[in-house]
Amino acid sequence: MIAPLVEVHADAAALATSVAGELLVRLADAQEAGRDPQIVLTGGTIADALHHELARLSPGSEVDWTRVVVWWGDERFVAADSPDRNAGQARRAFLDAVGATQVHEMPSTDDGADVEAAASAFADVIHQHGSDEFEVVMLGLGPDGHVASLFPGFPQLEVDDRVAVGVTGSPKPPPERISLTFGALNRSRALWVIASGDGKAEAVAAALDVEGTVHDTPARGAHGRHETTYFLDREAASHL
Ligand SMILES: O=C(O)[C@H](O)[C@@H](O)[C@H](O)[C@H](O)COP(=O)(O)O
Repeated sequence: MIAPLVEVHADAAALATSVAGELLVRLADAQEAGRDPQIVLTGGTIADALHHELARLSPGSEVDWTRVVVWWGDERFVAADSPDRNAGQARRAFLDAVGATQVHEMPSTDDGADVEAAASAFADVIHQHGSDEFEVVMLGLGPDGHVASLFPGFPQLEVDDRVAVGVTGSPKPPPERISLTFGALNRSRALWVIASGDGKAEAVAAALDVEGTVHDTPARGAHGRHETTYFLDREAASHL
């Protein structure tokens, strides 16, 4: 496994701007090289800031968003129009503005299945439309070290025979979620963990420590094939 890189920015705003700029460069390069890149988005606070920066910076980039395939690493299993949905957040922040057309939302409770059946239906969608490799997977980091909806001590950390799983009893509300597994997330050229604020400092240090387990700090299980980068602000990096 390749050792993670660490990039530290002054504050959350600088972090969001920088990651957005880097993503646009990667997408433009991939398209230039003839690939239709597939990306994985995340939810949460820093992701929202990043998404707004993507909306602001995209018009000045070479990226053709109709040739970008969009997925999520996890989703809150609630009604499709709930403000809690990661997909709704990203659509409002940038996907509609940049004109992304290949957007694969995870199922919602409107689809009528329970969370496990919904995860399994979504796994079929990935098998149909997913490429062998995601260009960039982006993950927020919880103060407990979770990424996507893979929480410390939860059985989903061990699942290696499915690309998507249902989660119940999530310590971060809402309680029901769908998450990609490490097997799916790690099928990425580049995997980026993005964290801001001193509330994440301990989790960042535990994720990058030489000692530790995935059960204590799930982020330790997330790595890209060619690159794993932790994009941090100074506060999130303060325990390194
Ligand atoms: O659906 C979610 O809640 C997430 O995708 C989750 O994994 C998130 O990215 C982290 O919890 C960080 O979120 P914050 O930036 O809000 O702390």
